[in-house]
Amino acid sequence: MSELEVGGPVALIGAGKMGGALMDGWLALGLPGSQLIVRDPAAPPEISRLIVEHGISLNPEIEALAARRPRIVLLAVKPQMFADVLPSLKPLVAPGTIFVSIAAGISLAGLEALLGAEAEIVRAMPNTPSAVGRGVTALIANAHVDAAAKTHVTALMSAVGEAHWLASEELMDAVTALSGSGPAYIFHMVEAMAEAGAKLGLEPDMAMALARATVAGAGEMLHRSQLPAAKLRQNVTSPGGTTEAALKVLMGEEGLARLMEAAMTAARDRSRELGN
Ligand SMILES: NC(=O)C1=CN([C@@H]2O[C@H](COP(=O)(O)OP(=O)(O)OC[C@H]3O[C@@H](n4cnc5c(N)ncnc54)[C@H](O)[C@@H]3O)[C@@H](O)[C@H]2O)C=CC1
Ligand SMILES: O=C(O)[C@@H]1CCC=N1
Repeated sequence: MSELEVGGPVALIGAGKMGGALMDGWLALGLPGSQLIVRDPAAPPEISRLIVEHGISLNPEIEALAARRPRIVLLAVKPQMFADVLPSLKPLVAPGTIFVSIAAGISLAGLEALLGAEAEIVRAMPNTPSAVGRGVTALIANAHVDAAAKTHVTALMSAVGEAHWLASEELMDAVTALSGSGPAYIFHMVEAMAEAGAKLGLEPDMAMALARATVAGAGEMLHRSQLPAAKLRQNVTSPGGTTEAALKVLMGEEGLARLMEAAMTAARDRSRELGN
């Protein structure tokens, strides 16, 4: 990825778990450290190491940052901090600077209220697999974001995975519940499978190794194959065999689909609350 494709420097405000995952992904894909500027008073150690390694400008004064004319300012602090942090970033508001917020819940109108109605703003919902170039991000823009700006934001986010523009902002809460939080559901499934394996008599370390490799392998098949998930599932399920016995439990009335709907509804509702 070169400066040209993104249109100018990228400023990252908050380099924690998600901001750091994005930064990691961009650097791995060739964004030069000279094109990144980070503001974070307490970045985690592994991110601080990357900042030093790549000679990334850290915590410049706001005036110095404004003078660099960042093309994209990516807002990656906790949603609860937006009201404190965003007003201090107002000096960065300028034609041609796009603010990209990845905060769960905070609406375009809420962001405009904090940055000014003239600000060019995109709401994005990425996920942490962006760190390994396998993220997925949903996007929605306010009225000031033109086609060239959308192209640059798409380039930045699709550098670390897939990027999809949404038809309506309302969908962002559902996206947050599905793909934003989703990696955690899968990691928890690994924990649950390993725990169950240990209860069935496997050494805990062996159970975890098998669970991790199984989920990673299944994920890779989903990535590489054009087949629907249902077909991949059917290919494992021998009639009258072991998988069928397990799926009778998982796909029963009180099974995973119902549990997932309840879990994702809770995430969707929390996303709505965070915006209030
Ligand atoms: N963790 C995830 O999987 C995802 C998180 N998000 C969103 O990303 C945002 C950040 O979440 P996480 O990375 O999980 O949180 P985090 O707590 O890991 O990162 C937040 C970072 O902001 C920094 N920070 C605090 N005050 C600051 C300030 N005044 N200026 C600049 N930086 C400051 C903190 O030091 C920390 O490194 C949230 O808005 C969340 O909704 C979105 C998608 C996925
Ligand atoms: O848990 C959260 O609120 C953030 C948003 C999506 C994933 N992590």
